[in-house]
Amino acid sequence: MAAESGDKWILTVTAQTPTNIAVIKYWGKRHEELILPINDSISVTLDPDHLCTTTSVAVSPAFTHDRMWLNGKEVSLSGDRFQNCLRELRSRASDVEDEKKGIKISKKDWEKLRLHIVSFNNFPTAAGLASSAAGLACLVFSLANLMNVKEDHSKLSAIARQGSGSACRSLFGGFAKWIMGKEENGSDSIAVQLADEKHWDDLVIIIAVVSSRQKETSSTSGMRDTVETSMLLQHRAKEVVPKRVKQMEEAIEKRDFPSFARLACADSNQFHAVCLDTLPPIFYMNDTSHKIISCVEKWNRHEGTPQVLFSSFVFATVLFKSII
Ligand SMILES: Nc1ncnc2c1ncn2[C@@H]1O[C@H](COP(=O)(O)OP(=O)(O)OP(=O)(O)O)[C@@H](O)[C@H]1O
Ligand SMILES: C[C@@](O)(CCOP(=O)(O)OP(=O)(O)O)CC(=O)O
Repeated sequence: MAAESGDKWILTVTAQTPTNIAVIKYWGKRHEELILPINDSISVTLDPDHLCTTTSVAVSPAFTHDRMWLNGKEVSLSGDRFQNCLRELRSRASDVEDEKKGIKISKKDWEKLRLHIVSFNNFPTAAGLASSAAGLACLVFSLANLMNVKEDHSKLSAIARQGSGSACRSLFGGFAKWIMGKEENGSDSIAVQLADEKHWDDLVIIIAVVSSRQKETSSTSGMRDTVETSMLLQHRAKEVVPKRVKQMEEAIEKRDFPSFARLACADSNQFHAVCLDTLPPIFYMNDTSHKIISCVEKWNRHEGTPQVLFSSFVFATVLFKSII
């Protein structure tokens, strides 16, 4: 068997991963199972003490099945998304040796050894606050550490992407870009870091949760409907986003808040416009979201230049302000 120290040993790794807020949004896939997007996207990763996931993963010869507990309740790991991530990680696992505990696991043992996963989100799950982004990034990161997967963060991002698209960006702190890629197998659809967390550390982020209701349309099914029915989406993906991504990269590099704000607000509005252009239309904003957006617009008009920006997604509107 795997270890040389009998059947009693257990090896664990714990990791923490924050969620990320897209300022150029991912909406629409060109491949459902591999989770390949129709446009590049850019996000800001929150500090770990904000919305984050903590995941502990364990391996032991005593385990008979792969099992997972999410927020204290056992959940099924049988879904394609979890299975794809586990398969990708197992195929890249390496030898692991813990001399103190007398544990030795060889590369080929990982196919047979079963895993236990315990994960907690410190914010509502499946409520439109991107729990899948933090959750799947943390799952892939902690398992990659446990299994001694010798890949850089971008390669790991291609695995996290297969768990949930937006998760690939959460493997990086600061600002991250998910490059849509061109390859059919998705090998070049990866996230890269644009700037680290210190680059723009006077950026303040406020998350206004405008509803605690479970959302009616999941991002996965919502974007599928948009791809099938919206004509505006093609215009967005082909004509609008490529230019906007370049401008956003420049704004981030120069810490140019007015440009950053104009681009993020315009992109948030266009995301909601394609949702409305979907059949049946998807409504992710409510009256409170609309009021927050009007306040931000009035404030910025009064100041003459953008002081605050909003980026609205599902049931939350995120405000950014530069404090210099
Ligand atoms: N900590 C976690 N570990 C592993 N998987 C998780 C974790 N948290 C959430 N998930 C997975 O993500 C699913 C929720 O994703 P979903 O896209 O529906 O909601 P969301 O990410 O909170 O919202 P949105 O994507 O609309 O912002 C959960 O049902 C679960 O499968
Ligand atoms: C509006 C978004 O937050 C949508 C996120 O969608 P998901 O990444 O949750 O969708 P799947 O890939 O189907 O899991 C925009 C974004 O984060 O870029």
